[in-house]
Amino acid sequence: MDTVFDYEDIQLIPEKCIVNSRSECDTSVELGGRKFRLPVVPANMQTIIDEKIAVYLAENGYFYIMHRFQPEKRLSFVKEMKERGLYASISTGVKPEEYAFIEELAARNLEPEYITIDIAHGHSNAVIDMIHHIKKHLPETFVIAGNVGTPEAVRELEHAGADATKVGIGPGKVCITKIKTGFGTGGWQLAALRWCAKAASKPIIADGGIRTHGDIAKSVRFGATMVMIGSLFAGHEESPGETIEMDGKLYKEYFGSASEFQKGERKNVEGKKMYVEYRGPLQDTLKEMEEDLQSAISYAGGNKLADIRKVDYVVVKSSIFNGDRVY
Ligand SMILES: NC(=O)C1=CN([C@@H]2O[C@H](COP(=O)(O)OP(=O)(O)OC[C@H]3O[C@@H](n4cnc5c(N)ncnc54)[C@H](OP(=O)(O)O)[C@@H]3O)[C@@H](O)[C@H]2O)C=CC1
Ligand SMILES: Nc1nc2c(ncn2[C@@H]2O[C@H](COP(=O)(O)O)[C@@H](O)[C@H]2O)c(=O)[nH]1
Repeated sequence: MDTVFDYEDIQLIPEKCIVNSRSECDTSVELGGRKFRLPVVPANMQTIIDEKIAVYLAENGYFYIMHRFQPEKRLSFVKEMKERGLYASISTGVKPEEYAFIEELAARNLEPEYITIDIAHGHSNAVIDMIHHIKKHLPETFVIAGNVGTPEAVRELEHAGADATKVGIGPGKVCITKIKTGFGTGGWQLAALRWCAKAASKPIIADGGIRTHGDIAKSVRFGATMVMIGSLFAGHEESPGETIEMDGKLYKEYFGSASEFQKGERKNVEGKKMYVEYRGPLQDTLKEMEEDLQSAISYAGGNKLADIRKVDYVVVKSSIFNGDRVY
């Protein structure tokens, strides 16, 4: 294992600018045969995305992954997206009933364009078997498998047929896996991403630990095709989490998918709940992310996302904020 570092330990080094305006920089990315406006996907969590947000994102050229925590709604969700002429992107687990669900989708000729296998410890035969099952019954579906944190896991899931792998065990804002188990990529997610990306032959989605828009550019630099984000998307007007008022300020609820609030019981809890500051409409954040990423591309001396991959970097060991708050 090389030197480890995380997002705040790194600064990317600027190259000579080749554009006259940041608006010339193209932030779009291709995944699974579709082009998306940003290399960013809101986390497939119940306080982050719902059907309405999924429709908004699909209609406006963004990637989305619907969560799997209301399993009874998934079939009609796929049907409705298809009726609207939109792509369908859903999540599944690995329990026996999920096998039947995949077969039902196939029997009804409702093949989602994207399925994400969403479990905590994705380097497992349970995920490999599910990849095989989806590929057998829904051969055209683009399969994202995770989560993992090692090159061995990336290679094994790719070999099993995954079209992309999701990297990140424990870096999430509402994650307590690192504390409760001692395992994961929490605290060195960016280095883990680099380690995994070197082994990957297919796209990688970096998942968890993004705290600033600059972290998106850093993820791209270290090999991510797409970046999954929870906490930065939790505070919007449209976010499904409950809105509360405290001392005259608005906050939105954000809880982990392995928290007792999601599970309804305190068993194998690896997530917590928090409240994030209310931050207005989702579209404003998406616009700001696009502008910030356009700016990042210009600092990379390029005019497209892939140009960020070429820049050099330095390890600054947590000093970039100089004690300042981020926002
Ligand atoms: N990215 C991350 O760092 C993490 C994300 N999560 C999120 O929480 C949600 C719930 O995850 P998860 O508990 O996996 O989903 P499920 O509760 O659906 O569990 C999936 C299956 O995997 C088994 N399982 C879960 N964890 C392990 C493990 N460590 N070793 C062996 N088997 C295991 C479960 O059995 P059993 O429960 O009986 O063990 C179950 O059969 C997901 O959305 C996931 O993304 C959770 C933790 C970490
Ligand atoms: N260990 C846990 N990780 C979780 C849980 N619920 C979600 N997640 C992961 O976090 C990211 C989002 O991270 P953020 O830093 O952007 O907020 C999400 O995509 C999952 O991979 C959980 O209960 N425990």
